[in-house]
Amino acid sequence: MMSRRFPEAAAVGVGGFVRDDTPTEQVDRREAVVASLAGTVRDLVDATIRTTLGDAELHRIRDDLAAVVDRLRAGQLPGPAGIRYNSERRSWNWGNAVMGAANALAPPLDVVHDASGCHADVDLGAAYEGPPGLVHGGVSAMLLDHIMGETASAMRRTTFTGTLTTRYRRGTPLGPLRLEASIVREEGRKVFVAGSIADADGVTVEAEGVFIQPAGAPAADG
Ligand SMILES: CCCCCCCCCCCCCC(=O)SCCNC(=O)CCNC(=O)[C@H](O)C(C)(C)COP(=O)(O)OP(=O)(O)OC[C@H]1O[C@@H](n2cnc3c(N)ncnc32)[C@H](O)[C@@H]1OP(=O)(O)O
Repeated sequence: MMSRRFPEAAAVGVGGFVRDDTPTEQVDRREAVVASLAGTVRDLVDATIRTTLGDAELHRIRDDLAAVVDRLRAGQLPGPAGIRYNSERRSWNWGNAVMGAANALAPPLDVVHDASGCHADVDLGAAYEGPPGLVHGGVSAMLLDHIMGETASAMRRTTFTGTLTTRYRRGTPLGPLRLEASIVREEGRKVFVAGSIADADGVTVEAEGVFIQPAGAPAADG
């Protein structure tokens, strides 16, 4: 997971950010550990979907895994992970559905911010299937929502998805994909964003969205 600094994190109260004074070095170290654990759980999900082992062996594996869950339950947060930040404005959201370092359900997505917006390369496996061999339409919308939201936020302001419209031009094959998003225009608190998913043969899904800075959020600092 890339290290993230999010200036508006200082505006606690907006978007539910939680101040957490864990030193950055410790956050980085812990993030590597939870990301490694989540990677193995992600492998487990894929292996579970694709297993051809017999029923008795699967029952034994289920019991082994239940014991592992019990070990993890020995120390737990009281609720979801939220978004935390420290005094150095290092922020971390390890539970995020799309790019949370500790979340094995996240593909995960490493979003790159560039001059024109954001892009990300992702490789979707069996866990993201909808139609046979193709990405689930809701997963496509989720990934687009995230990368378009990051584009609207531009690492300097909080925005929420107001409206997201997706056009599925053809099936999106599981495997390597490219996500892209860019800001089309801004009107007051509204940021209009365009996004797409493409495979090696071109765009499979395109989207447009309106992302809104909540009333009361600090103005963008440029
Ligand atoms: C490490 C961490 C880093 C952080 C990561 C950052 C990136 C994270 C990326 C995450 C990505 C994932 C992102 C997620 O998953 S965000 C989660 C999904 N989205 C939500 O839950 C949003 C829920 N809705 C709301 O909170 C409010 O309704 C919002 C904030 C959207 C507007 O409530 P507010 O009270 O502020 O609105 P207003 O009435 O004053 O209207 C203001 C203007 O907006 C126009 N309008 C209003 N509603 C809509 C609408 N639905 N579509 C289009 N336009 C709309 C309205 O006409 C008006 O325009 P105008 O008349 O002025 O022209």
